[in-house]
Amino acid sequence: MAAIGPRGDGAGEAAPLTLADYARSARARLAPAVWDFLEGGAGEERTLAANTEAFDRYWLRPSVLRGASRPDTATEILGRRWDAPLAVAPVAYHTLAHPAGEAATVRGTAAAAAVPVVISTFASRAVEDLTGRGVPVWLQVYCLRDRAVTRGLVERAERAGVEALVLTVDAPHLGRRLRDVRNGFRLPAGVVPANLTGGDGFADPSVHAREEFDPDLDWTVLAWLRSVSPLPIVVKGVLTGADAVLAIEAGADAVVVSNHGGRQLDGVPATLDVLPEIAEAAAGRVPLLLDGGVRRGRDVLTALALGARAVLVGRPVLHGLAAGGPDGVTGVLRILLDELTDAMSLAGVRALADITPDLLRRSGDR
Ligand SMILES: Cc1cc2nc3c(=O)[nH]c(=O)nc-3n(C[C@H](O)[C@H](O)[C@H](O)COP(=O)(O)O)c2cc1C
Ligand SMILES: CCCCCCC(=O)C(=O)O
Repeated sequence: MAAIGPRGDGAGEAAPLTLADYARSARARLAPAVWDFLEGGAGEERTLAANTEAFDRYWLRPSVLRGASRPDTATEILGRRWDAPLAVAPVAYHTLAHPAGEAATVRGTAAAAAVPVVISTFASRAVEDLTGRGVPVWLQVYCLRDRAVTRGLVERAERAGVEALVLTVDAPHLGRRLRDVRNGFRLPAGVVPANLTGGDGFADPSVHAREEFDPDLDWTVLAWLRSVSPLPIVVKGVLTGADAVLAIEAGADAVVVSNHGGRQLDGVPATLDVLPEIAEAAAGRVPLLLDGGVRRGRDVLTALALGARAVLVGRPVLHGLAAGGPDGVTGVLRILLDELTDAMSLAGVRALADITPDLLRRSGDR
């Protein structure tokens, strides 16, 4: 097994100006096997690469003389005002990146903007220590074979003040992450799911998921979750218009267009590339969120122009956390916000409602 522990202190680095700077800084600090777990995708990582490449196929078509010097990035989703169309995607085990884990992520997010933090079923800090700290906290739900454990987690989260449930539907088991197989990746001692009771054998996430995840879910799981909790249900992991319709018919309050950051089925398309099909099928009935490959403020603008109401950001938040703890998370989110505001202003967009497909030109299109 590869050694896991801090590598270097990153001293002497220039202040990060982009999310890529944060990624470099995080890589210098993390043990290679931890970096690979956080960064890697499934199979040949074609989908992982496609997620970022898809954004580069779009060009922006600015409108001039629009008086857009102070763009308004605020939005409202599921009855809550968000300072910006951004949220922190659920990522397991933030203590891999920083000892304070999700507590640091929540603190760092709150210092940047009032936007939701979605904590994973496999969060490594207690949910009670994460809520009531200036940002909405949502809980990502993996429906386990033992429904009593899932129910206990949801009820605990609700009592703690979690505001929505994000049901992940693309993971009957974990995808084949070859970097982790080659590294013999195991979670370091002490990195455990803080909100799940009982059991051990957490160390190999892939084996653990095979044992614990319910691999035979169907759309009735939404009715079950609804019977357990009154919280809004967001379905995460939809990649076709047909599945978006099924999610809405099954009672989803919102849908996340996601391929799990390229970590599940390698060879599925980039999320940005399937967004128009899903937006057409959903026809405005529920808000659509998107994640996968968002690395610049203008990527947010692109996703919104193709039908998303907001985006979630996964790995970059962990890069910020590894690079600088809560301050690093604040830094990552502020860069994204600053870049978004800058892009809106330069493109002549005063508010998110002004963003339409006309804002974009796809490479190769006339
Ligand atoms: C290290 C890691 C752990 C993740 N853990 C979870 C998880 O516990 N639950 C989940 O639904 N998605 C999980 N995801 C997927 C993210 O929620 C999200 O879909 C993806 O990271 C978005 O892509 P991005 O990293 O390019 O922003 C994880 C992603 C990474 C990189
Ligand atoms: C049984 C632990 C599983 C953690 C899985 C986290 C995840 O979704 C990922 O993509 O990794």
